[in-house]
Amino acid sequence: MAALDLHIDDIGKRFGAIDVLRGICLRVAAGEFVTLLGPSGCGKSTLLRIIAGLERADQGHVRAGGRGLDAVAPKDRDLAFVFQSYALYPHLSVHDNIAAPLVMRELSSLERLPVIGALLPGAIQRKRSIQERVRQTSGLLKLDALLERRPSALSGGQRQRVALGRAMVRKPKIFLMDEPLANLDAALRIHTRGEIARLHKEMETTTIFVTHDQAEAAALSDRVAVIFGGELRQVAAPADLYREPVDLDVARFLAQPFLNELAVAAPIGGGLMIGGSRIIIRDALGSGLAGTLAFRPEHATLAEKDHPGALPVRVTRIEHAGIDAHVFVDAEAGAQFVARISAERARSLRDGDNLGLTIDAERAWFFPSNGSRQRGDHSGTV
Ligand SMILES: Nc1ncnc2c1ncn2[C@@H]1O[C@H](COP(=O)(O)OP(=O)(O)OP(=O)(O)O)[C@@H](O)[C@H]1O
Repeated sequence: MAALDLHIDDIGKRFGAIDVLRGICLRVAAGEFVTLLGPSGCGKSTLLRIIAGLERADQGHVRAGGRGLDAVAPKDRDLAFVFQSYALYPHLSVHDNIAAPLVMRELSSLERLPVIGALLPGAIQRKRSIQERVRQTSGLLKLDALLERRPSALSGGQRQRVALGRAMVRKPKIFLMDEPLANLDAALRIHTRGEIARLHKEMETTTIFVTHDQAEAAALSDRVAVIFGGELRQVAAPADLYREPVDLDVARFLAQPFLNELAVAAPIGGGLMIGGSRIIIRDALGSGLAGTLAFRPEHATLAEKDHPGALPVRVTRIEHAGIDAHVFVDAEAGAQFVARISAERARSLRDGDNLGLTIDAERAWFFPSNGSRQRGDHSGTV
């Protein structure tokens, strides 16, 4: 299926006095899977609704495959929208729910009638082709065994698959999905996200997916577009976003589930002094600014108390999480950190243990207080 690219140019939107979206520019390649990620209320759904034509932008343009969409009605945009609420027809079977968009588009109101419709020339052929498309779609979504059921007799995951089927059956050029997994329990969410990934691989339809769940975004996307307060802060592949968040908001939002942060004064002589230890973070070199040192729990290590250069800390809590454990520690001057270590290693630790914390300086970031961090090569040790 030919996919379309999507260009979003300088989109702005106000609701009353609130700037909900400001200067959003995003280019999505044909067949790409891009996720809009951000906290509740940041404007993700509004942007998706503008792309769909369900909301009007105050400024900017949307183009798909080179065609300007600003004046095109939603039904003529050749895109399909999947919502968080499945919005299925409760009185129709799974089969008829999936068929509904084709029936509406391809049959006249007379042709839709059960008895007379069957007698009209051309209608039989078109009905057969609709049946075939429903069969293909339900096969792809593994819904064949459920075609006669009503939505009330389906699980949440099955309902969402029917909603996906209804969106897919028209073979849209672009998929828009607004938190389609939000109503599912944790296990089903992971299973259904696998289904979405598989379908995207098979169909290669350009997809814009909205979520506030960063694990979901990372699992599904070619690229993730992070939105905060109506501004697009960063667009990057999941692995790059994890490695190089552009600012503290993005780093915090992507931390799972914790980010270590420490307010620090302006670096002196290429090093940050934390407690009695000097930490050289290349990010901080030459910035001459106060800011925040941030690092992930997996980039902290717990060593012996008198390990050279380590920050003295005391264990306050240990949380086991399967193969790993999060160890919470207090340092001097009220600073608190979390280290992620193997569950095996954590078994030998106890609350109150005195240890030394070391930080992988190559993986730590320094965010100056006045804005985004400056990129540079990380180097140095604690
Ligand atoms: N029709 C509307 N009228 C007034 N304000 C609105 C309208 N639609 C959305 N908003 C406001 O715009 C902001 C962005 O809403 P939007 O639904 O786009 O956020 P979101 O990032 O999708 O949030 P969530 O994850 O909670 O769905 C919110 O402050 C919301 O209250």
